[in-house]
Amino acid sequence: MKPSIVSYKKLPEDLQDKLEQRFSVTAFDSITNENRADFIKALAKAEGIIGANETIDRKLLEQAPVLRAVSTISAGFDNFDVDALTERKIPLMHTPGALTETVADTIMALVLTTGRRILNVAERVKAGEWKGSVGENWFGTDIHHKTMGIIGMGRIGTALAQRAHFGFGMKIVYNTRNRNPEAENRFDAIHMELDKLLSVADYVCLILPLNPQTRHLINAERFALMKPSAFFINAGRGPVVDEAALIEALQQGTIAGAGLDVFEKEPLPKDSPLLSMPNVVAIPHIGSATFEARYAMAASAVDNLIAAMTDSIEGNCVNPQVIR
Ligand SMILES: NC(=O)C1=CN([C@@H]2O[C@H](COP(=O)(O)OP(=O)(O)OC[C@H]3O[C@@H](n4cnc5c(N)ncnc54)[C@H](OP(=O)(O)O)[C@@H]3O)[C@@H](O)[C@H]2O)C=CC1
Ligand SMILES: O=CC(=O)O
Repeated sequence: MKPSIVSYKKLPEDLQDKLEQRFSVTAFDSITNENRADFIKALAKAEGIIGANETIDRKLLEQAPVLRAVSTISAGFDNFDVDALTERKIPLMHTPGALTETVADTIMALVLTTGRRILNVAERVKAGEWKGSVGENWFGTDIHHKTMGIIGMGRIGTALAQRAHFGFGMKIVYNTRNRNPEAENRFDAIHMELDKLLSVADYVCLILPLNPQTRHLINAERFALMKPSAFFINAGRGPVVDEAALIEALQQGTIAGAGLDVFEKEPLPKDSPLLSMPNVVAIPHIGSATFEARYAMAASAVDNLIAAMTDSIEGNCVNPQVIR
């Protein structure tokens, strides 16, 4: 008999077929209030699960007594109780390699759009405000040869540094807990304490995971360290930033603008002050949202699940200590 698995995000047809050849699959396009009870019921006999965007906590995992593999279609895994999985020796698989370059493109787009005010001036053109040669109130800020501060020089941070350094001649400074010799060799990147980085960078780009150490890492005191001419970009996770402090920093002119792919609450509430600020570019968590990257992520997650279910994991495991 084929092992039972539950998929809780719609997969491309060929990948769904690949799973069905090996497993008995209970598939949900997504989890909604209407089908949540069915999802939980299906967990009772699930040996594997694959999906995205759901909080998989200890309580939910208790509904899955025979679970032995979990595969998320994402790089981030802050929505999982990793300790609860590790205690039960269940590997958690993720898809970092499939989206790195695409997310770096997105961050570079946020840098360009905020610095050059692309969205704001395009909206003004549409509103019929372009009536002659443009004056200073249409001007933006240079990107090339400025200083980019990267908080989180991991896979995505490195791909971003490559674009900024070689494409735009930017000076790269970065913060991580451990130094990154590859970044230092390839991009002449300079490792800095976080507070120092915030005080020197023209574009502060945050691409950190969310965990207890990073939650609200960037707060009012830290925004106060930034230059009033500097821009803040976040594509890591919303709660790494104290969003109320960010809003205040933007309202007070403590910083020049922000480009945001992630928020403390997603979708961003309609009444968020961020939505009415001309110097803010807010996009709907689309870091990896291209046809190519989303397919590659789904394909990687399917392969990851098969590897975990067949005791043949070679990489992409968040808690490798559980591998037999
Ligand atoms: N917006 C989007 O669509 C996407 C967002 N993401 C987010 O981006 C995150 C990063 O992805 P990726 O680059 O692949 O991950 P990596 O694990 O490759 O990189 C994470 C980096 O963060 C650093 N880091 C971790 N904790 C701290 C800390 N407390 N202080 C300073 N630096 C720290 C790590 O270095 P060190 O350990 O030395 O500190 C490492 O350089 C994901 O976890 C996810 O949350 C990912 C994909 C898409
Ligand atoms: O935010 C997206 C991810 O893959 O992580």
